[in-house]
Amino acid sequence: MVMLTLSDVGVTLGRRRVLSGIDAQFAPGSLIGIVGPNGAGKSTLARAMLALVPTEGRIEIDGVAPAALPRRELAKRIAYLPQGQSLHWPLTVERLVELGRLPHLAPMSHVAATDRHAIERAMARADVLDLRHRDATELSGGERARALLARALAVEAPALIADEPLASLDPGHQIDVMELLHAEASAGALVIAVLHDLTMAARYCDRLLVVDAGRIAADGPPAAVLTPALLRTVYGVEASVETGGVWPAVTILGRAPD
Ligand SMILES: Nc1ncnc2c1ncn2[C@@H]1O[C@H](COP(=O)(O)OP(=O)(O)OP(=O)(O)O)[C@@H](O)[C@H]1O
Repeated sequence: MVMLTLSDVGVTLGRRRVLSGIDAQFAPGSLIGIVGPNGAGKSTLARAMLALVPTEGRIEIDGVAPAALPRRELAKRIAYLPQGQSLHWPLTVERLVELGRLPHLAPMSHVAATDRHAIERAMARADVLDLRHRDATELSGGERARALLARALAVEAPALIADEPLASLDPGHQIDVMELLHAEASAGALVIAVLHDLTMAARYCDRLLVVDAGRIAADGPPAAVLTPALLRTVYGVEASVETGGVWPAVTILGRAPD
């Protein structure tokens, strides 16, 4: 179980103020979507929680600053699926997924039966078992995305931060991945996903954090957060939001007039 707390977090990259005044607490057992326009600071927020960018304010994972944890310990606690990762050297999908077990392995040691089990389970859940012997650099965009998700799942960490896990996926695999993330959360994990698809976000997330221009513009259940007024302000679009169904259905109608 992992509890993440951010208090007045700010990030400056180069000369650019990317995030300011971020306050949020993330509890285990929930699927949280981070949404917002391009350049809003969503990936930076994800990276801040993993101590991958210098931050101001306070971030705590179970009361400890992530930057104070040894890298391997942090990697065991929070699995990370980075945005649009490319692969630079040839290796099979199975070997790629095996890399997810690195935080658990002592130096120079080999994968044990528990690691093997985690690798098989992760490949099955991300639907890449039939790709296991393929060179990961030769996969299609969607196949590669699923292989990288399998690597993150193989960590079997109590928390997962996935940055745009639906990018490149066909509609069927998008549903599979959202159901998988939801199942992880239902089983007690803390799952945070950066998403652009508001319908998927509304359908599967317990809570949405809307980031706009480096600040939190809204934070709450999808039905409360995804209003036409917010979508106009944050995204500059006109939208209809049907709230009569099981989940709010967002239809983007067009650009809002200036
Ligand atoms: N290393 C850097 N130096 C300076 N500015 C940066 C750096 N990395 C990111 N930025 C800027 O920070 C802002 C937030 O970037 P970030 O990647 O967090 O946005 P995002 O919300 O994830 O966007 P997208 O939806 O396009 O992926 C952007 O304006 C980006 O140009």
